[in-house]
Amino acid sequence: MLEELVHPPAAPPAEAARHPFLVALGERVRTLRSRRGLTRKAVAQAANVSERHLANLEYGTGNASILVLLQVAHALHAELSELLGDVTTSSPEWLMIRELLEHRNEADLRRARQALSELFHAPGDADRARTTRIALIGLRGAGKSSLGQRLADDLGYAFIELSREIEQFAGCSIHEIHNLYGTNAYRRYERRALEEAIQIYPEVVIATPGGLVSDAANFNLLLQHCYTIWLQADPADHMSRVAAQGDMRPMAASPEAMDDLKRILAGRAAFYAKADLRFDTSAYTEEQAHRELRRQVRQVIGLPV
Ligand SMILES: Nc1ncnc2c1ncn2[C@@H]1O[C@H](COP(=O)(O)OP(=O)(O)O)[C@@H](O)[C@H]1O
Ligand SMILES: O=C(O)C1=C[C@@H](OP(=O)(O)O)[C@@H](O)[C@H](O)C1
Ligand SMILES: [Mg+2]
Repeated sequence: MLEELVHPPAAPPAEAARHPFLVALGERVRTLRSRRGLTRKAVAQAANVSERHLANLEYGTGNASILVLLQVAHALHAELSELLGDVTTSSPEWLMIRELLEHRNEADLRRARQALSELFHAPGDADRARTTRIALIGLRGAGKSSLGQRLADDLGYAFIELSREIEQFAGCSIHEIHNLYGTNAYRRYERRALEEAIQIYPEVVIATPGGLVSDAANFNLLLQHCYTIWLQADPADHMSRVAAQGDMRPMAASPEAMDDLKRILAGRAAFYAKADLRFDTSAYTEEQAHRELRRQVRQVIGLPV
């Protein structure tokens, strides 16, 4: 058994035939197998694959199916993510942190995230301005731009439309950033614009782009430095408000538009829900929404209402 662990039987094939990802995957399988002290034969049996198949996988020559990988992962008592090289499985510390967090409920995970956030991001600094830096999040038509501007005017704070700042950095429209440079570049511009707004303004209302929550790093940054408010609305209100602005692009161009809108909302709701405050604009007229939002925000900041 030891002999087999130390001297693998099959010779590696020519480099040219091997894809770097498959080579790295094979190395992770071999490393895991050694760590567990298992022979190739034992793993092959437990995974219900031939030893040859497993050897090919370990040397990066075989392109195993996802279900075979799943079987091999189970045979190694590992997660599929560990085989695939997920960064959170890449070191002992990562693996132990994962173990500590595994099977926790959302409330405990939230506490863990906040504790880590404080640990790594100069807590005093992040907290001091946090309630006077107000960020509005939510889907298009929620009222981020309109209610945000009115709130900023009332408080005497700066108002930042983050999408406009992103466009300034990039020197072109949001649409062009996506088309010309791609989503990763867009996220980098978004991060830069957010970092700068946070750095410059201790007192500000920020209307954020509706999709910001889909980037975990940018959303973390927002939650750390801003008092976040999820402006909610019924799907029908989102739709009619956007349509009334004459901008049908993202949601209303097809008959399935309402389904799409509901799907986007459902996909993002769990993230929007991390906001410090939820505010349902559909319960009010725009004027009432402004007054009620103003009242609640003033209460949080400690200003007279
Ligand atoms: N109760 C309400 N709360 C907020 N906005 C409302 C309300 N009723 C109507 N509106 C209108 O809905 C639109 C919201 O759009 P906007 O502020 O641009 O949203 P977002 O910036 O979140 O995409 C505005 O034109 C606003 O006048
Ligand atoms: O919800 C979205 O995916 C988007 C919302 C838009 O921002 P607003 O929500 O500020 O309109 C804009 O960033 C882009 O079209 C994508
Ligand atoms: Mg807007």
